[in-house]
Amino acid sequence: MNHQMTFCVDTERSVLIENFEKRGWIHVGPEDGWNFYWTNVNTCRNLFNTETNNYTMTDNQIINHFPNHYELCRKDLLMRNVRRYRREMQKTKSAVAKCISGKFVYLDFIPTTFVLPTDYHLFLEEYSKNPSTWIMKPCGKSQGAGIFLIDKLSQLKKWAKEKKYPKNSAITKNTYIISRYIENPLLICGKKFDLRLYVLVTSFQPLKAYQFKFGFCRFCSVKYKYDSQVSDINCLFAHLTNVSVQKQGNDYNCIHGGKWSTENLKLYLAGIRGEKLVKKLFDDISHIILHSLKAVRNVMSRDKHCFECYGYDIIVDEKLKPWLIEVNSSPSLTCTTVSDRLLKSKLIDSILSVVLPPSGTSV
Ligand SMILES: Nc1ncnc2c1ncn2[C@@H]1O[C@H](COP(=O)(O)OP(=O)(O)OP(=O)(O)O)[C@@H](O)[C@H]1O
Repeated sequence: MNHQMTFCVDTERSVLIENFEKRGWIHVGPEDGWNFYWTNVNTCRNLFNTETNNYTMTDNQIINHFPNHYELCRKDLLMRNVRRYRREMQKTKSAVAKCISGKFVYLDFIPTTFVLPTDYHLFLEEYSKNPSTWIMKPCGKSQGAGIFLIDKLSQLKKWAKEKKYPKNSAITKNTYIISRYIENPLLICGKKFDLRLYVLVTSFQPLKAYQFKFGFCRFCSVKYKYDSQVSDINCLFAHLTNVSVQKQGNDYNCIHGGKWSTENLKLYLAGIRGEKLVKKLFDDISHIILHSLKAVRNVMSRDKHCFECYGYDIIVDEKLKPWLIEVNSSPSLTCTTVSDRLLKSKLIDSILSVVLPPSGTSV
C-alpha cells in the first residue's frame, strides 16, 4: 500500500527540497520516521555507528551515502585501493593489468601519489628519478584549502620545518598527499579546466552504477603558463579549478561562473581534434569510473538502504588522456548560474528515478 513519503535533509539546498516537495513528500526531522534521508557524510556515519547508536533502518528507508564512502573519496585511500586492485588484476593475469616497461597501460589513471609523512622516503626516491612539479593536498580538507605546488625539494623541506611537520607518522587530519602535477593540461583559450561528472551507485556487490549524461567543465580565470616548466606555481587562480578558489579572484565571471557544459566541450573538441578522439576520450573516462569503483567494490558496505551520487573530478591532458583527480561523496548542489540550477535539478530527478521503486511514492 502506498503511503505519503517523508523526507529529511541536513542541507538546505533548494534543488533538493523543491524536488521533494513537488512530489508531495512531507518534510520531517531526523527522529521522525523518514523514508528518504539526504544527509551529510558525518550524520550518515554516526547513524551507522553501532557503538554510539543503535538505529536500525527499516525496509522502507533509504539514505544517500554508504557509511564507508571514504574508501573511494579520501584521497589517500583511493590511491591505496587502486594500487591493491592493480595487484589483484595482475595476479589474475587480467588484460586490464597489462604492463609495458613497468607501467600500467589501462590502470594508470591517477597521478603518482604518496601519503605524507608515511611515504616520504618513497617520494624522495621517485623525486630523485623525476623531479618535475608536485601538488600538496591535505587529506582532511576540500575546496582547494591548504593546497600548494612545489617544484623544488627545498620548498617541501621549508614548509615542513615551518609547520613543525611531521610530528609523527600516524594518519591524522594533518596527513597530506603529494601527487605528480599534470603539467600539460589541455587548455582552452589558454586556460586550464577540469571536468565534474556525476555517477550514481546503488550497489557495490553486484556493482550497479549509472553515469549521468550531463556534466560541466570548471575553468581557471587566469591563463596557464607552461613552456619547458610550469611557471607561476604560486598563482592558484591559474592552477586550481575549484569554484571556491576561482570565486576569490578578480577575473571570476559570476554570469557564466567559469563553467561550460560537457556538451559544449565535446562540440569544441570535435571541431579541433575530430569526433573519433572525443569519443575515445569519453570512453576512457567511463573506463576510469568503472575501474575506480571496481577497486573499492570489495571493501564497500553492502547495506541495501544506501545509494551515493559521486562527483568525479577529471583533468584531461593535451594528449587527451584523462586523469582522475578525486571522487567527492557530497558533490556541491549549490547553483552558481542558471545552467547550474537546470543541471542539478535534472541530476536530482534522475537519481530519484533510479533509486525509488517504479510507483515513485513509497520506498
Ligand atoms: N595532480 C594534479 N595535477 C594538476 N592539477 C591538479 C592535480 N590535483 C589537483 N589539481 C587541481 O587542484 C584542484 C583541487 O584539487 P582537489 O580537487 O584534489 O582538492 P580539494 O580541495 O579536495 O577539492 P574539492 O573541493 O573538489 O574536494 C583540482 O580541481 C585541480 O584543478
